[in-house]
Parts: sequence; structure tokens; C-alpha cells
Amino acid sequence: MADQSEENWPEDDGAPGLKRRGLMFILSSPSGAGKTTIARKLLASDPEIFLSVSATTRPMRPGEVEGKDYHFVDKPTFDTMVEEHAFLEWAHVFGHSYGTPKAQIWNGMKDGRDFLFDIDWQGTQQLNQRAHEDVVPVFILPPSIDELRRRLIARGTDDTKVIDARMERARAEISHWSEYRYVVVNDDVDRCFEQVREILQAERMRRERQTGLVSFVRELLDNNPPPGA
Ligand SMILES: Nc1ncnc2c1ncn2[C@@H]1O[C@H](COP(=O)(O)OP(=O)(O)OP(=O)(O)O)[C@@H](O)[C@H]1O
Ligand SMILES: Nc1nc2c(ncn2[C@@H]2O[C@H](COP(=O)(O)O)[C@@H](O)[C@H]2O)c(=O)[nH]1
Repeated sequence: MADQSEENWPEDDGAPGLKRRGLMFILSSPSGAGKTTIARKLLASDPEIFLSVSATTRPMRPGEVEGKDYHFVDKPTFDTMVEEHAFLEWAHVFGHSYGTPKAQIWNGMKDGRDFLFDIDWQGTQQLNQRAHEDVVPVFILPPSIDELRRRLIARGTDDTKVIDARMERARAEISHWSEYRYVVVNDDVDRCFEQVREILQAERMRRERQTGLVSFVRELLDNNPPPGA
């Protein structure tokens, strides 16, 4: 991914205010396991992470807001975006097309921002290939298959046919669990949210992401030279 080469990242100007590389925090799960629920809690509690708003051809659900939950586009518009390489990744899911527009992520990552992705395993594989070092993939499992179906029914957004299709696809989605760095079971929402938040905090502190560390440590050592130096 040429545009994300090291020279595009923030300058290493040392402490205070150590600069940090932005990260791509991915939440995937079978439909209904709760990734949107966890994503919303994370976004509400952490002003330093921004939602990657996908484009999709699927119809808007009640309560969804254009530009906030998704960019709702028609198929020709989506196909044109594919042709123009406007997506960082894209995939067909449940008979509709979904993709991550490049521009928002590109500009934000250059400013050291973190982005939250609610995408499926296909998109995760594509992002992993393009920006492995910057990707933090987290997989959310339901506590049981019965509970997964119960949640899809309780959500009340899909008819029985669509729910059956989502349950059928759950098997394929779950089969990709081992491609993720972290796996969390969403039994209790609050516990799951805390676990996901801890993963995010720990990943932010990874040495490689703290681009100001080299000069900061150099300065620490310069101010404490070995005896006789
Ligand atoms: N731990 C939980 N216990 C009970 N209900 C939950 C839990 N987590 C989420 N839910 C509920 O389950 C339903 C599905 O959750 P959500 O929409 O977040 O799933 P999703 O993984 O984002 O699904 P999709 O991929 O279809 O968007 C929602 O009604 C949500 O309120
Ligand atoms: N590869 C991508 N998958 C995406 C994207 N946006 C959403 N998704 C996934 O699609 C399904 C269905 O979502 P829903 O909102 O219609 O229930 C779910 O698994 C999402 O994670 C995307 O940009 N790329």
C-alpha cells in the first residue's frame, strides 16, 4: 500500500505528546453476535476512535442514518466506485455489496487517527494483505447458536427468510475465527465491551505504534550519560 509508507506518518517529534500511528480496529462476527452493539459502545466511550463508514447497496434499516451508519448507494454507483478503485476493500455479503471508501481512512490514518471497522472476514483478509501492521482484527463469537438466532429474531430487522440466510452464513463466518488476532465471546455485553476496550488500549501502546519513542528514549539517555562520559 504505497500511500501508507513510513514517510507519510506523523513526524517523530518526541515527548511530550508522543505521536502514534493510527490503527485499523476490526470487529467481525457472524451476523447477530453483537459487533454493531459493541462498536457503538466503543465509539460512544472513546473520542479517539472513528467509525469507518462503509458504502452499501442494502436498503436502510429503521433507525439507520445516511452517512452515519452507512453510505447507502445504488448498485451502479457502487460498481463505479469499484472500477475507480475507490475502496480499500469490498465484498458481497447477503446479496448486497459492501465496501470501505478509501479517502476517509487515508486522510485520517495520516493524521494518526484510529478507525473502527465493522466488516466481514473477506474485508478483513483484504485489509490484512494491504496494511498488516496497522490492522487489529477482533472476532466476536456468540455464546451459542441458539442465542445467535434468538438475537437475530429479537433485533426485529429481518424476516424469517433473511434470518435463515444469516444463520446459514454464520457457519462460514465462524470458520474464519482463527484468522483473527483476538477472539471474544459476547455473552454479557458489558463484559465483552470491557474486553474489547482493553484490547484497543493495549494495541495503542505497542512499541511500533509509538512513533515518538526513539527520540524520547534518546533524550532520556542523553540526559543521563554514563559516569565519566
Ligand atoms: N450480549 C448480548 N446479550 C443479548 N443481546 C445482545 C447482546 N449483544 C447484542 N445483543 C443484541 O443482539 C442483536 C444483534 O446485535 P447486533 O446488531 O449488534 O449484531 P451484529 O453482529 O452487528 O449483526 P449484523 O452483522 O447483522 O449487523 C441486537 O438486538 C442487540 O441488541
Ligand atoms: N467486507 C465488508 N463487509 C462489511 C462492510 N460493511 C459491513 N460489512 C459486513 O456486512 C455484514 C452485514 O452487515 P449489515 O449491517 O447489513 O447487517 C456484516 O458482517 C458486516 O460486518 C464493508 O465495508 N466491507
